[in-house]
Amino acid sequence: MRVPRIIHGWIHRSKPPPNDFRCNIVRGCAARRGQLVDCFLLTEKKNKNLVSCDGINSIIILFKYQFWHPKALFQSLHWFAIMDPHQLPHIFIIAGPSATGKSTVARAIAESFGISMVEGDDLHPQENIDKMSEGHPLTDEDRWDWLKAVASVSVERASLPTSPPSELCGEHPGSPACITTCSALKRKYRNLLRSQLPELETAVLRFLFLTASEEELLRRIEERDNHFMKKGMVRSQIVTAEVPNTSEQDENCEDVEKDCTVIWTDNLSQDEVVEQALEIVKQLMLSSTSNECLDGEGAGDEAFAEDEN
Ligand SMILES: Nc1ncnc2c1ncn2[C@@H]1O[C@H](COP(=O)(O)OP(=O)(O)OP(=O)(O)O)[C@@H](O)[C@H]1O
Ligand SMILES: O=C(O)[C@H](O)[C@@H](O)[C@H](O)[C@H](O)CO
Repeated sequence: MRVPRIIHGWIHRSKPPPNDFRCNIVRGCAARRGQLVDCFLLTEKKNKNLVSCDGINSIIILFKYQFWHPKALFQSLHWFAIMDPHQLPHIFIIAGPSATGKSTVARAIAESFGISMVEGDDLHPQENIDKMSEGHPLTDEDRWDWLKAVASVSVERASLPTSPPSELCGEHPGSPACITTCSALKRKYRNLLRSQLPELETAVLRFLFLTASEEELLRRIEERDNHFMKKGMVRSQIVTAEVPNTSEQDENCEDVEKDCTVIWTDNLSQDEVVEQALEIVKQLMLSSTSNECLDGEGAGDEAFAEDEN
């Protein structure tokens, strides 16, 4: 399934609508910048399906078109085709420094949930692999095109149908999804991935960032055979890594990355990490709409008022 992009008239409102606000809306859910959000199709006020907005914490108005406008109708039909949260594509990026267990975890998730896996290392150009094999850390410049390739292949794979077990999707057919390994060490790399996924307006993106101490990574790399990444690279991986800030206390700080979950793997066995990761992915795939409203460009309250009239 290729997901249609939603386009017209995004208006964003970060505060709850007034309690007495009533309009003609159809409630659904969608993804906006990789996060699942409640959304509403605003239609003409005259229509009989008036719904109260009481209790709604956030609102995204999809269209300023009147509902009968053929273009709007056509688009809204598309839109409703993907409104079911179980149908939104999910992209899970397993991130973190070398030897934190990304491939191990991703393989287990892909297998358990019947979703496709993208091995980020396979997308490095040969020069990057050669460079790392010779013990030289990559630079930002070396990573840029690789990150773009990771994004584009992930989107493509996330469009493929999946056959997850019924516990994951109940009677629903299950979201198309993809699990990708990609170090995404720095915040700006994660931002690049976020921004490189235009389809994320209609997909859910999550990072699962694995990390461990330098000693533990050295130990794992020493035990691992046949890998281009050798011990000498661990230091630079640790120094480069910017572990995402996911603290709830810092919720309103600019640097918080709400779409990330961090797992410190030092004191966890491989199986325990896999178990935690499976649970996180399962919860995300099962979660329905979140009432979180994202900051965005949008006209805000005034535009809302304009629609109200
Ligand atoms: N939690 C863990 N405890 C102990 N060993 C682990 C753990 N997770 C993974 N390993 C082992 O560490 C090694 C590295 O794991 P893996 O290849 O999955 O990491 P990676 O992050 O994908 O590495 P790279 O990015 O370098 O390809 C493997 O030998 C794996 O069996
Ligand atoms: O950004 C990077 O420095 C690289 O992606 C590395 O992290 C390796 O590709 C990976 O970890 C394999 O060992």
